[in-house]
Amino acid sequence: MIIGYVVGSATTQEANVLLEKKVRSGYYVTLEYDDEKVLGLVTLITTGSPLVDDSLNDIELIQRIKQMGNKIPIYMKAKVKLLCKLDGKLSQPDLPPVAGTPVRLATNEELSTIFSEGTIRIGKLIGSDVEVRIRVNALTRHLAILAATGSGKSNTVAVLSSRLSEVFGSVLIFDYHGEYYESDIKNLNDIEPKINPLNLTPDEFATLLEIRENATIQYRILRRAFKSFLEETREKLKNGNVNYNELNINFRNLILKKVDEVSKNEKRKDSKDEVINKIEDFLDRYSEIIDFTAGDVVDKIKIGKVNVINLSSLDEDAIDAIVSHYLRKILTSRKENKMKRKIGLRFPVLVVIEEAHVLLSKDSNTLTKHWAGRIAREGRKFGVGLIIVSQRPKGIDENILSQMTNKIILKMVEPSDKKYVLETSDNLSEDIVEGLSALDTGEAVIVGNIVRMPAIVKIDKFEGKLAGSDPNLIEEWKRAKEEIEEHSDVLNWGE
Ligand SMILES: Nc1ncnc2c1ncn2[C@@H]1O[C@H](COP(=O)(O)OP(=O)(O)OP(=O)(O)O)[C@@H](O)[C@H]1O
Repeated sequence: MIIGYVVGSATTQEANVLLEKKVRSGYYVTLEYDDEKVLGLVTLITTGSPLVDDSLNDIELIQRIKQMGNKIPIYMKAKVKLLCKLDGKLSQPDLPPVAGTPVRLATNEELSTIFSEGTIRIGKLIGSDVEVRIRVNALTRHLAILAATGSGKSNTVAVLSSRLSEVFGSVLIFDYHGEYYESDIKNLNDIEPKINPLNLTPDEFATLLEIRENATIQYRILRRAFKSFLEETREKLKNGNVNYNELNINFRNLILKKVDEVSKNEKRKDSKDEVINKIEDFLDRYSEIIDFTAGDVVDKIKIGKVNVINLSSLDEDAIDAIVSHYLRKILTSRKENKMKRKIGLRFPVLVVIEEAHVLLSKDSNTLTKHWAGRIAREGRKFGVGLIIVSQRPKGIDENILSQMTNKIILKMVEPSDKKYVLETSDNLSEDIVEGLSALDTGEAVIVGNIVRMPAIVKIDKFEGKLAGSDPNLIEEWKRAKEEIEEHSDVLNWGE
């Protein structure tokens, strides 16, 4: 169906089309010229009038035209980004279309050959029934899921991770807000956030305690105490002089005794006291995550599962320590397996890091940022892919964001976020980024190697409960009212 004709000047990248049919940005069109078929993407729709243009300043003129019952002539134009020739190789157009070239909506067959060739379905092209399937192998070049709050990031994570698990993929979600834990995600494997101190580095332990490297004396005391504790404990375990449950019970006293020993000659008594306070405070708050009986964190990750660690009860520092610990162990273990097939983590893993603007912040040196940076650079060779999720892309470290070859960008309005995303992507163009504000909930631009061409997609709705979904207030009030009335003799709710 012809929707319009090319007008004015055009390039091999872009053309302007005078429309005779209504279309919306995000639709795909086909232009046939010079014996070629070229696929285009509508990126912007504008309207205007040859009679009533911007130069008109006399409101009475319009009123008189309207009173005479004459329709004001208007036109609608589309800016079309020329994507590729429909020649199988998807090569760039050699020549621009000339004025008068007819433009029609791309057919489902034309679109399916480009967008439906991947491994797992993620949704459908906007305004069409053409399903979009992404190429899973390209996820080792990492993925960023970016959007303003409430635009559909969690829904996308849930759909993507469920479907990856159905092709035996292994996904590990660091569930910052407890949205995926105990959700209806298929093949769910809930993992308790437990850490075995025997597997921790001194840096990770210091981070757990919120002792920063720039607190040099505290940091030195803690490192020495923790290293001495590890050496002594390993010796005792080897000789059978202690067991793991005793360590769980006595850890506080053992580590405080070590702090005492290593800080005997410290002049700064206040530093030692600060270290003791931090250990006491941490163990008061989080003793449940310390567990000497817990095995290696990597052993908890299952193949063909959506592995979810619920971090919602922890604060940022504890989350940073746990996430970085997992990232370090996963990368190291995959390297071991690459070197000697029989040991280490025997399958690739895709790791979802939510709140990436916090854990991978450009303004702070979290341990997670260090290890995520390592995986962003080295992970591809070892089958470790990052999927970072954020509603504040401008807060993400640019070295990491620029390594996210693939992007799923849902509605984004904030100009500085859009600018930052454009600057850190070499496969996004200004006109596509400009169109992000016009996306509805669940609609996304997908770019990178996971698709053959930029895809404007309505992501499938996750069928099932997610803890983070917007609550249905009316339903919840109705249910609560019924419960109160039912139990009014027993419960005095709502008084
Ligand atoms: N593809 C979709 N189709 C239909 N509804 C959707 C889609 N994606 C999200 N929604 C709905 O929009 C609401 C917000 O979705 P979601 O929680 O995924 O957004 P979010 O970006 O993760 O929000 P937040 O930043 O608050 O975590 C939910 O009610 C969800 O059901």
